[in-house]
Amino acid sequence: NEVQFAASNKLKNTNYQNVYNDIANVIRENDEHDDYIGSGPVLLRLAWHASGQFDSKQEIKGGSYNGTLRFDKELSDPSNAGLKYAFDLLKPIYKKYNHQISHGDLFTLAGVVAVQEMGGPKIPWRYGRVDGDIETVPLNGRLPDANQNANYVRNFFHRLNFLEDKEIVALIGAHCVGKTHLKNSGFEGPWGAATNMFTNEFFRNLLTEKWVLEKNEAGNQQYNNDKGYMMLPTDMALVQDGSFKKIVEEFANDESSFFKVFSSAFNKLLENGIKFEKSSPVLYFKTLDEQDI
Ligand code: HEM
Ligand SMILES: N=C(N)c1ccncc1
Repeated sequence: NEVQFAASNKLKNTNYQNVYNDIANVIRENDEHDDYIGSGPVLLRLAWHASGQFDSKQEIKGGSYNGTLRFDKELSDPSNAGLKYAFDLLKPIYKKYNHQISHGDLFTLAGVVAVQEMGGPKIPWRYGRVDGDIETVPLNGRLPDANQNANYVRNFFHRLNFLEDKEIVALIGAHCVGKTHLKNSGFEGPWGAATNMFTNEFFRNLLTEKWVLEKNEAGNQQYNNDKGYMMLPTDMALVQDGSFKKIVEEFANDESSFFKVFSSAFNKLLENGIKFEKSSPVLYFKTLDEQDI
């Protein structure tokens, strides 16, 4: 009867634009977060981490369906350091809709809002995820390690059923927004250059900046340049591997190509492992600007 409960309590399609707008307003109201980078990047990371622990080979498969990132058991995974702030931003919205939206739908919708409100591509989205209980929480440690090379990155995303290099490169292009924080991940920077605009700049920087591998205060190796930008080892892997590098060059020269691949890959990430009802509509949302709000 859980499915009936979900079906009977689903918002009508039109109301999801209201939820979108509520999340977008939370981003606008919290623009001072992280030295005025704002809350878009951390909400985007929340949606990615709520979905990226998927592993179809495990008994507890993970993915966004059960909304398990709401449990401390998962939120306390060291990979999720810093995401409690993002979850706390969404709690009042969850309360407002009074169980008419699941945590899985809320977390993934927040990622769609973050990308679109930061000027990124439209992301198609479907509702219908149903909150699972604590037994559905996947084991910690399924999110990727930033200290690794191109083969690691490729194998990691193969686990998430991203078999094309284009999808993998596009998804990591989300590092065009936000920054790393030593206390969260043991990586620091960029300093000052972090953005909240979703563009192909990450790919242009990878190709044009001069990167120097240095040990940071946490003892981790990261790439720094003379403008205070930084790249993770897994970011740099995208120009160390021949096939990845060709795609970085394509996306650096053609932002619309990056946007097209990112849109479908991000949708796939948010829906990994979920069988939506045939009837469940694919929704597209207007930005606040498009609604003159
Ligand atoms: C090889 C795969 C990836 C690795 C190893 C990785 C690693 C990291 C690390 C270490 C941080 C810094 C966290 C902190 O210190 O606060 C970070 C931030 C971020 N990641 Fe990734 N990431 C990966 C893929 C992705 C993907 C697929 C997305 C989204 C589609 C994403 C979105 C973000 C965003 C938006 C931030 C900035 C968060 C903020 O500013 O608070 N990342 N990532
Ligand atoms: N390479 C970066 N500047 C980066 C930005 C955001 N998150 C991770 C890395």
